[in-house]
Amino acid sequence: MNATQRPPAAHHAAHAASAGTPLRPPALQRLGLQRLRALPQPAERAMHAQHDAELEQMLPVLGPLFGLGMLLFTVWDMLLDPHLARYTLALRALAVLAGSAAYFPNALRWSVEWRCTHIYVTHVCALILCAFILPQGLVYGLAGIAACDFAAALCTLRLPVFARMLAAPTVLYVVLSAWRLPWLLCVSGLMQYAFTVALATVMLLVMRMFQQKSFLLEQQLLHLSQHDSLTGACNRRYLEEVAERELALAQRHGRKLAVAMLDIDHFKQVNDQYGHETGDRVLQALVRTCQGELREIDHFGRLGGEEFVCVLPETDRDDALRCAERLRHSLSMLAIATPFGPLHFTVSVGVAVYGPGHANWPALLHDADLALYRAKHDGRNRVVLASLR
Ligand SMILES: Nc1nc2c(ncn2[C@@H]2O[C@H](COP(=O)(O)OP(=O)(O)OP(=O)(O)O)[C@@H](O)[C@H]2O)c(=O)[nH]1
Repeated sequence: MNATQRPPAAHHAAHAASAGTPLRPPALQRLGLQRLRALPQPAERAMHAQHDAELEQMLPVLGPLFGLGMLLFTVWDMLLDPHLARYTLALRALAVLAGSAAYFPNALRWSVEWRCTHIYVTHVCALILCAFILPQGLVYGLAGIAACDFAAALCTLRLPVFARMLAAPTVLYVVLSAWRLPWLLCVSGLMQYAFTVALATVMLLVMRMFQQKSFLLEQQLLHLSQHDSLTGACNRRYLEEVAERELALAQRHGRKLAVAMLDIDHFKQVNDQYGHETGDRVLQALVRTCQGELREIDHFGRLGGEEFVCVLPETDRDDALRCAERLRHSLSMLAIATPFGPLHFTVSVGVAVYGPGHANWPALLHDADLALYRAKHDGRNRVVLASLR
């Protein structure tokens, strides 16, 4: 199966959902929360990559803001104990200094999730230590400490990463509370803390559900905008986009590139004799067959009507001719079932190989088109190579 034939991640997910795979727990289904389960692996990876890229962009702003908020807490420290406030300010400044390396991507070569973890752990641990230093700080500061859980939930869609971020601050808070507070205050503080963690976890799961929904929708829209609705092949606009990319690679790195342009012979007669619906099925069968014959790295698209194009990267003249001949032969062997018996059809193919004379994609396509015209002119059902530029 090649790249164009493979359904997009969204389709995998939609298929898995419609097939009622065992991935969907009935309890979640009853609650309407079936999207809490993971998407298929490739879609899940792509969704997290998208989330990480957005976070990467926001971190240089959100990181320093978090640090600034940390320092501003000193005002509260001064209200509690002006004498101790100078020590807590020093501690907060130290934490901001230690965490600030992770605010910006170039300073550390860590992934964005590890940078978030680093910022969160340094800052929140300092917050807890300050609360411990101040009289009754662990009681008065509980709301601020617990609210940080929500900041952690905003940083990731992955539960293990969320747990990793919270682990060290939670252990520190539990140990210091047990040490400093009377047992009743300690237990009530821990219960409030646990409640906030639970709320932040629910928030993360709900955000993840929305993210999955919008990601799947985005993938479906992308697929619709790039593919022909009748045959599923790449549409003209998307094909031009990938062809320009392949041509740029060929020009820059001296790679080989070939193009094969296919046109069904006497397709008008097929429509006239068998009807448009059969004509459509011929087009669909052609696309299925070509996609099955081509490699993963090839691109196959519909230019319009009954005209198709294969973009063949890393392919020289001989390989391109062999590939075009194989397609022509496979298509001529197809039999489309109709009420009047099996329908056979043939194609003519024009092949052009990239050379220094091809300044852009239209120039290369134009040569393939000329070769196709010669194939038609010479009697159809054949492959013709364009003269080299
Ligand atoms: N069924 C169907 N027919 C289409 C579609 N798009 C274009 N066509 C038909 O394709 C036919 C193209 O006919 P022509 O351009 O005359 O070419 P041809 O009959 O294949 O003749 P040669 O290319 O010279 O061999 C027309 O009858 C169009 O109506 C489509 O999406 N579905």
